[in-house]
Amino acid sequence: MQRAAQANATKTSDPSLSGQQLVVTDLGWQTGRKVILSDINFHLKQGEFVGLLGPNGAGKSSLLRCLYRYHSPTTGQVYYQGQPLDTYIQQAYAQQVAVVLQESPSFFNLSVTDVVELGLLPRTSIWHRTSLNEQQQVQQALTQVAMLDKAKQSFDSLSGGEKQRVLIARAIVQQPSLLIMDEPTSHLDVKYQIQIINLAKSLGITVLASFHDLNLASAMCDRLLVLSNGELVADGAPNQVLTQPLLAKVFGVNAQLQPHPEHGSPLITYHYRSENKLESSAEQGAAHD
Ligand SMILES: Nc1ncnc2c1ncn2[C@@H]1O[C@H](COP(=O)(O)OP(=O)(O)OP(=O)(O)O)[C@@H](O)[C@H]1O
Repeated sequence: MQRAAQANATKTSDPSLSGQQLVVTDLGWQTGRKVILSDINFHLKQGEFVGLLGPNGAGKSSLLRCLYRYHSPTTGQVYYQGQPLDTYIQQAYAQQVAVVLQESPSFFNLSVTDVVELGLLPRTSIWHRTSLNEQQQVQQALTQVAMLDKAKQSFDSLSGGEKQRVLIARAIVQQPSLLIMDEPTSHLDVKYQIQIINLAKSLGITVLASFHDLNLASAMCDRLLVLSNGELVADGAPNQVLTQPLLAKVFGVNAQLQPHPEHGSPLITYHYRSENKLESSAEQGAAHD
């Protein structure tokens, strides 16, 4: 990995890390005295599409922030392409990793095109004049997210879902090898939820995305990670992870699961009037463990 070499740091020699794009070992993060994440261990292989699940406050955004270097882990280490994250030069890491966040920043009247062009920055500089080829890349990305017709509109005037799609176009233009998305579908209607996730999958790069919609994650992800109270409690294929006991214990819901008729991963049907059955369902699950 040439750009990583530019970071002027020694790669780890641990053989268990070789071949993994991202490796997280014993990661913990705390703010003040409050421990938010502890003992997190997992890895991402090249090209995997991995969903990060967990109830509100479980620590999903905090973990993603550690991975895109907004937070420094308090304990443990993150390796990207075998090299500790904290040894990367910021720009070298930005060339590799694109981030799409749940809350859209204000771009102070920049047009949609201007915002997508910001995706070129990690590979160029602010003084750089956009070439014809780059303009075509921007147009292509806007076409992929069905936003070309709003290319000249001010970004701040877009709807929440439109903004999200433009930010994904910016990430496409960045040409990352890892895409981190924090609730990328939270503002999207159901058609665009499916389209945007399919689009992210079609890029062929590694994606780690947090979700609240468990059925969407089940349908679209190769692997799921589940956080609960800042700890990783499950890591595996959707049909290994999404079980009645886990849904009861981690998410506090009573649900039935069956293979989805189209893709075969679990289809979850929630029980809306059965809070009183929750405990017995969790107990049942424990009995099956
Ligand atoms: N900078 C901070 N200072 C204090 N507490 C924080 C900070 N950042 C996160 N937390 C706390 O850490 C916990 C996890 O927050 P985080 O946003 O990571 O959860 P989440 O799983 O992404 O939640 P949600 O699904 O609601 O977005 C929460 O209790 C939150 O209040």
